[in-house]
Amino acid sequence: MANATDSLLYETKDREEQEEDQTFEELGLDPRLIRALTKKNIENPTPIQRVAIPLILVCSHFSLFSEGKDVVARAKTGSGKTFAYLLPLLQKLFSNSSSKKRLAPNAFIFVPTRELCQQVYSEALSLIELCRVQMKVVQLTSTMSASDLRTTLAGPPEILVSTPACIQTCLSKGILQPTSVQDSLSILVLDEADLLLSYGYEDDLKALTAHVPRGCQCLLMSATSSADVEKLKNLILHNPYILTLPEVGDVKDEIIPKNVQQFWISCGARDKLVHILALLKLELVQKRVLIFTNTIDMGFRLKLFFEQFGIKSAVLNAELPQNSRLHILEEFNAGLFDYLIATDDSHSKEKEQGDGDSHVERRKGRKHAKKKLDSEFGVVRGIDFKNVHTVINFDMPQSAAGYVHRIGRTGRAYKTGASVSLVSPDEMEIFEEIRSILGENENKDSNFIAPFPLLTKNAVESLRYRAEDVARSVTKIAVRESRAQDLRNEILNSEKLKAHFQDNPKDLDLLKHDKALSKKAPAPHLRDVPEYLLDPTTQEASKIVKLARAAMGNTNSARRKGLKGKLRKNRDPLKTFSAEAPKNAFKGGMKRKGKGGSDSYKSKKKQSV
Ligand SMILES: Nc1ncnc2c1ncn2[C@@H]1O[C@H](COP(=O)(O)OP(=O)(O)OP(=O)(O)O)[C@@H](O)[C@H]1O
Repeated sequence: MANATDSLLYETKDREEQEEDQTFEELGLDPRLIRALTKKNIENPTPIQRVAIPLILVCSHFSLFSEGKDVVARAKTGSGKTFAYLLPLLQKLFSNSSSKKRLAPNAFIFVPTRELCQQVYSEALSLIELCRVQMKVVQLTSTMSASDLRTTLAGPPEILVSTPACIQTCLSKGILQPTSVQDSLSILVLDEADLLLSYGYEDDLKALTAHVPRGCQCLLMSATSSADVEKLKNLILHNPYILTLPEVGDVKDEIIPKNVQQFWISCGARDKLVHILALLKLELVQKRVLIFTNTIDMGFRLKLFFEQFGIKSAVLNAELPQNSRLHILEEFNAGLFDYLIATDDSHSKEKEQGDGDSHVERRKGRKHAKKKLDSEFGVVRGIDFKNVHTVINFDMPQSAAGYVHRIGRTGRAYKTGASVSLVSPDEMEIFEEIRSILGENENKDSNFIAPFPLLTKNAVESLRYRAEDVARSVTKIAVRESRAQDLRNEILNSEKLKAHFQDNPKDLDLLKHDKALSKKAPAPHLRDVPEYLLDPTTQEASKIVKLARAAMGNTNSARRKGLKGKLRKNRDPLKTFSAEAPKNAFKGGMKRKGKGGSDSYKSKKKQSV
């Protein structure tokens, strides 16, 4: 059990503006890291970074055996938690002057999935390269053989990014000696901590705990404050500082950034195809678009359906080989295609393995699973999809947490974003549950998910005939065949990718993931929507969305150039078109409310009992 023994309240209200302009220099960051950030066009720290970086740096100076070095940081999705721990971690290692020969890494960063492993590894590697320091970061994956693991850990590297299971393998196979870990480890990060236990790493983490030296600084980063986070905190951390950023309540505990506008459309399950077609084809949502489905088959059905209308998209799911998945993410992030259809990790497993077990059970039972879906795959949680403006829930997620994590893929780093959920009568119950759980949050606004204002009934009806005709041609057999074909393509791609990436790690153009899968070539007349099918209201709405896209920029540089939220709000059709849009949509972001309010920065030092 933990009791609060100390509390630091950060003066906020009158310092809001000033703090938004705070620089990394003022946080005491090493000039090499600041230069590296500048090269990445990152100039001002986000709120979690403003608080966490100096705290982690100060705490790391506490004497070897004293408690109070550890930090728990909770902040909403997309708020910059990775740099919040990576920057002080690197700074700490830069100044590590010990000449003692090491036999294990100085820092472990644990993440729940391989995608996250790759993401964090790339961020760390790029910072190290830009800083031009002699430092090695490596990542481990569960597919590595013992000899690969041994080679990767030779040196040893300073930083290791991995899932907890891989470290446990290294310890149990004698690739890493527990005594070496005890001698070398000075910083341990548990990233996406809320997921580490649900992905089944409890035993691995428990086994590791015994080898974490007392002098090691442990950092726990999370978007939530669930029971799992509490358990993990008690398992590994000692008397940590708890940083809770504004807007992270104890909801139900996951909060959507306020710079994301949320909408919904009520429609029958069979009408979802015509609705999504209207949204994309009539350009009523801004690109780039991430579309979520609950099953892999539905993902392929959508892709085949889109193809007939000349809409290129790629699918991302747990069935694809790891190299392909990483490459699809990279291509999407590089802007090579605009529509990505993702099938959630949990749903693909639940529905397609035919049980509702936890990740833990699935991980244990994975050898017996008929379909080998990758248990370390996580398409939603923590993945940094770049510049996604719109998230569409083609199928509704099964929980409020799932909803928050999906929506959190837009509005990252305080950019603007929007979400549109297509809700069928069968999904009304979960939709209402999501609304009531999240609506209880601080704004108490039950209409914070507003009806989508830009799609008229006429617009939907004008496309109905074509949509239904094409939908009929996307049969179950067609879906099954294209799924098998895509898998074959991707396995081939994957082999090519492996070899190719060894020689050209930065080359993104080798393979395309948005290739057509249908056997039937799209009919030319379906590519464009003829004028006579468009009603004037829809044309007007589509024009405004295009204008807004051009005007908003939706970039941080626009922010820095003084395009404040208020100004952008006036230009955003989704905010001017509808009287039902959320009131606070642009107030959030980097701002904080006054001291003493629920939004105050609180840093509470907690004591483990
Ligand atoms: N100070 C900053 N200024 C501008 N962009 C930033 C800054 N810090 C981080 N970013 C960018 O913000 C995006 C989100 O960061 P990050 O992935 O660390 O968020 P997160 O809080 O870990 O989200 P999640 O909880 O979903 O994992 C990344 O693209 C990152 O490069």
